[in-house]
Amino acid sequence: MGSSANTETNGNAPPPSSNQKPPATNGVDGSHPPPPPLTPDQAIIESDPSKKRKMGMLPLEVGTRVMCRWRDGKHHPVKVIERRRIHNGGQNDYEYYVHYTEFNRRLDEWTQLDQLDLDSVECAVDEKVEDKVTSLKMTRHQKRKIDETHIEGHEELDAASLREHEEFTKVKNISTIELGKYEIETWYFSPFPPEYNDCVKLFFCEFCLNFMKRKEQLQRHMRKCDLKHPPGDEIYRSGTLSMFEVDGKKNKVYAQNLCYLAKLFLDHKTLYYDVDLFLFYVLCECDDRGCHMVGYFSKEKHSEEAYNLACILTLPSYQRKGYGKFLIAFSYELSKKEGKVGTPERPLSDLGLLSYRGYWTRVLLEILKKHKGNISIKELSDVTAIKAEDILSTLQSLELIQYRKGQHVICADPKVLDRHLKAAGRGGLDVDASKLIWTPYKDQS
Ligand SMILES: CC(=O)SCCNC(=O)CCNC(=O)[C@H](O)C(C)(C)COP(=O)(O)OP(=O)(O)OC[C@H]1O[C@@H](n2cnc3c(N)ncnc32)[C@H](O)[C@@H]1OP(=O)(O)O
Repeated sequence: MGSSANTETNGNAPPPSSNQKPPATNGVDGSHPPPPPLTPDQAIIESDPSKKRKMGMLPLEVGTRVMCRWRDGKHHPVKVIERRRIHNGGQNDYEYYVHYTEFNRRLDEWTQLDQLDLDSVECAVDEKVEDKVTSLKMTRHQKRKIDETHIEGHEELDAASLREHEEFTKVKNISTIELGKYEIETWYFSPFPPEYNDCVKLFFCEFCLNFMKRKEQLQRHMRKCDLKHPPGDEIYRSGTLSMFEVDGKKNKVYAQNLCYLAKLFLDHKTLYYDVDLFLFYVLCECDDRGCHMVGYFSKEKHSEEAYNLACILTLPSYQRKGYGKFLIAFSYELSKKEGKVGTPERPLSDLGLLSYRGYWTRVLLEILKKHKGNISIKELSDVTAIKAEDILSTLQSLELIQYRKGQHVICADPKVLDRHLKAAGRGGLDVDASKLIWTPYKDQS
């Protein structure tokens, strides 16, 4: 991604480029100056009507749907989300920020013209904001009354504000971060303070999560930063894994930094600055250099809706190693200690849903496999702290609930259970509940 290119935000035709030729003037004798010789490219355009037609489409409008060559070498349908002039390029030399309509938004990216198949251009119409409002209403029905993240109140936004919000978040601002020993490509927009608007890469202190624009700043900071683990109580330790509980009220800056960082990998979340109402459970791999963050989840101090987890993230460098299921299992261990059932806050992301479905399936089917005799959803919920609705939806999706003699019964044929368990993937890292030293949050104010 070239940082020198300018991003157009209004979708209007671009201003003339600086290297555009001045308008032709007549010679002093009134005669027209001889036309400049054709460049090879122009010569082809003249003789190739299809290319001429294609050049006439350029620059492509925001909203255009076209096929685009992806990293797998194949063409996939995309929608142009944004475009920007290429520095020192010609009048039609643009890069296009595209959304692959078959894929998640995290794969949105800047592409060059030669990746786009202009023969496949479909239209140049942008969606109506009203349509967006409708679709948001369908998927973002949940209201939050408080801070941290999420899509609170979008339903109440008028069309103009909604458009402004979508305009603002549609293109990823930071493309990579450095955190500890990893350089990580980001997935989504995150609302860093305006002074970071011109940054493509940010450098995070892996301990206090302060972020900087330049590597040298980070190096200077690392010489001074005396934190070696998240600023909270270590409530769990097993082997090299430790979990820290950070109170958003007591460690506001850390919690805000964590939210900025997390938003880079969480879509459909709005970040606010008041993190007081949340606890953050930060999972670390520890060695003699310190405790290195692997992932975290946040939890409301008081949830009327029985949410036991607000946001969950495993940093990309640690994903698919079982940490996600560990974090989920941990959130249920906390619920068990509280004597409550819990559920994650909605909406779940695609990866969130996969992880939860995998976790619920494994936990429930392991119990059903071992259990002799009848067991009800309520009993399953009491043992696992999983909310009854989540148990029901999981078992229904596995077609393990049948309606017999006027009531719903769980049908647990051992062979079917084994098949589902196999399909549910690996179990993830185990939480050893005996190593959890924790008391539920009590308001001290
Ligand atoms: C309430 C909410 O916060 S919803 C938002 C959830 N968070 C996000 O979407 C943020 C970005 N994503 C993430 O941080 C991670 O993908 C998480 C937290 C969802 C999962 O973390 P991970 O550490 O990768 O989870 P874990 O290794 O335990 O795998 C969980 C299961 O989810 C599924 N899964 C996770 N990632 C993928 C993937 N990229 N492709 C396919 N399946 C996947 C698999 O079934 C996997 O189990 P398996 O590896 O045994 O097959």
